[in-house]
Amino acid sequence: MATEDNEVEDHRPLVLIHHLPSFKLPLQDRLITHFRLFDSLASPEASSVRALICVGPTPVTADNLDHLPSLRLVVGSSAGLDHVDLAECRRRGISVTNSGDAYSENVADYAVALLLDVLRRVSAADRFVRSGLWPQMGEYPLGCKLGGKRIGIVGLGSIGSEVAKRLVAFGCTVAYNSRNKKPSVLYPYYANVHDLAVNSDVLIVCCALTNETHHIINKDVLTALGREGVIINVGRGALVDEKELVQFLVQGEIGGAGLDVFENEPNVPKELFALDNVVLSPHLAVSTPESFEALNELIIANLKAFFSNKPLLSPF
Ligand SMILES: O=CC(=O)O
Repeated sequence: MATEDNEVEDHRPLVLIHHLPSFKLPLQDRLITHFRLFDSLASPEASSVRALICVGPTPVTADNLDHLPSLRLVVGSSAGLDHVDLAECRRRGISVTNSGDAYSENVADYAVALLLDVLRRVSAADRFVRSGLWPQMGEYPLGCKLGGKRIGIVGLGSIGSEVAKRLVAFGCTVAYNSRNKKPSVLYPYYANVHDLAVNSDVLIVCCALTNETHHIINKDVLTALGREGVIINVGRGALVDEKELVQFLVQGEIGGAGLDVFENEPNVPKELFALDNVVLSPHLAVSTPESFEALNELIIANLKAFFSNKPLLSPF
């Protein structure tokens, strides 16, 4: 349709890209074909926009929502949405989506990579060779085999299920804890993480961070896991009581840890830097070009579904 002055009308729906300055949406340019984007809560468009993309860990607060009276959809670009005030969204009738399965295989691969690295000391061995110590010191301390380990998965959602599939293929046994026992899942279920830890060599933490799961890995759980036990965290830093974990690692009361997430990112407790049984990673588990492609397609599909009154693809 042409307007009075003969300009072509723009029918692309308006979408707010809500992001902290340090977080950009991967492949954002591809959205422009489908949507009119703007990125400030202070823009005149804010009062009429109906959908928002929340980039990475950018907070969505009640205060933000006050600027957006027409908002009906928050499209999260992450798996965890602990930075979104979900109760407030629910109260205002705003639907929320997350990254669905877009990241799951990548995060599961990374959890296995961290575990193999902790057990077989790959990063530490690399440092040993690079620092020229091999000719002087000869043998390097042995690591442990992955096959045969008893793996406890904390949170058997789509990421946890992919982790389980991979580790079964490595010859491990798998048990899990989650809010509820999953009727279709055959792995043994433990209703609390302490009992899971007693019966595991390794805990892999991949559940959502909520009020209930904050510090779900605490002193008691670490004690139950024991001196040879390993913690892998690809969920959120605050799922683990980091101060306790550092104490356990420094005092040798736990076998090792592979950590992609921390309580106060990007700050990592300095005590961990000297420990060769700890593998540290800067919150990277989700990030590959392939996962960003999948995320981009999912974001577009969720927005298109919303604007044509169809069911959302990854409701949270
Ligand atoms: O940590 C990343 C995510 O939740 O997607």
